[in-house]
Amino acid sequence: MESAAPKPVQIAELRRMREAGEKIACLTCYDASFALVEDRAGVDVVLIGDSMGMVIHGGNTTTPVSVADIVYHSKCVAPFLKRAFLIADLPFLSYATLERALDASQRAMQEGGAKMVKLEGGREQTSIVEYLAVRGVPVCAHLGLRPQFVHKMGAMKVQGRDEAAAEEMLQDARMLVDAGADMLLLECVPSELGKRITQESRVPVIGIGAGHDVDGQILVLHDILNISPMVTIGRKPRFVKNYMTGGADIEAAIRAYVQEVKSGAYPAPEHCF
Ligand SMILES: Nc1nc(=O)c2c([nH]1)NC[C@@H]1CN(c3ccc(C(=O)N[C@@H](CCC(=O)O)C(=O)O)cc3)CN21
Ligand SMILES: CC(C)C(=O)C(=O)O
Ligand SMILES: [Mg+2]
Repeated sequence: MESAAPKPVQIAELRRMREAGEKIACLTCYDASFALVEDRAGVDVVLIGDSMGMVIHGGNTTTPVSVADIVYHSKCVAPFLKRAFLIADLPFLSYATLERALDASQRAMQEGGAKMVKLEGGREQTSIVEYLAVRGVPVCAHLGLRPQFVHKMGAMKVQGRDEAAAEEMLQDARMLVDAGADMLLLECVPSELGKRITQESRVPVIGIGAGHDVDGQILVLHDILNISPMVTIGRKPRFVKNYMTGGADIEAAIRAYVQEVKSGAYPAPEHCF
């Protein structure tokens, strides 16, 4: 017998999972074939990441990714998700002004089919988050290591290491949630800070290299399949885990990732800062 159509994941379900302590398994996706596999494998949240600049387009940064690229890949993915919640990254400078942020979000949601947009930044983005949120655009705020700032930072480094920086990030998180962010994403922060921000937050907190004590994990698809072009990303980040070691089957690898996020087996200490 065919099982009933799965109920699409919504923000309320992600909040329920956070409250119930059920970990949220997230993964990037860029095309229809993987959308079908990820959805079937139980991935809760699918991200159209601007990491496509590296793993799809083969560049060294996310800088050249355009709103049109995000819309194109969202359109490849969205129709094939029966259950997973679709988030689209707003690419570099596409939310530099309120008007641009609204236009990029409109395209991601109306043309691409995204259910939420993600933007990088702290308290300086609160007015943009509020502008979008009050117009019905759900926003995920991405804190910690922000790859769109690579040209200012010079290198991809763990963020929030000292107490002052940690306190600042904690305040950023509060201000963004108060401005209307429905989700937070923390990239490359010490596990202790990931835990603090998660404890203080009212919304789900997804981590990548943010330790174990967050509400969910996200990784880049190509990293878990061990096919990332490391020539583009440089060295392998600490949080990356290869899920292709158990066999040769891609769906089984994605299922193993989902299962390890759910059970808490991923991330292990060696994936954390
Ligand atoms: N394939 C891929 N995987 C990703 O996770 C990813 C992308 N591409 N592209 C966009 C951003 C860039 N990301 C990166 C890139 C490099 C590091 C990195 O080298 N991290 C060091 C930090 C070392 C430290 O400061 O101690 C690490 O060892 O993890 C982290 C995140 C995450 N995103
Ligand atoms: C690594 C995740 C969080 C991301 O922003 C991306 O894939 O672009
Ligand atoms: Mg991104």
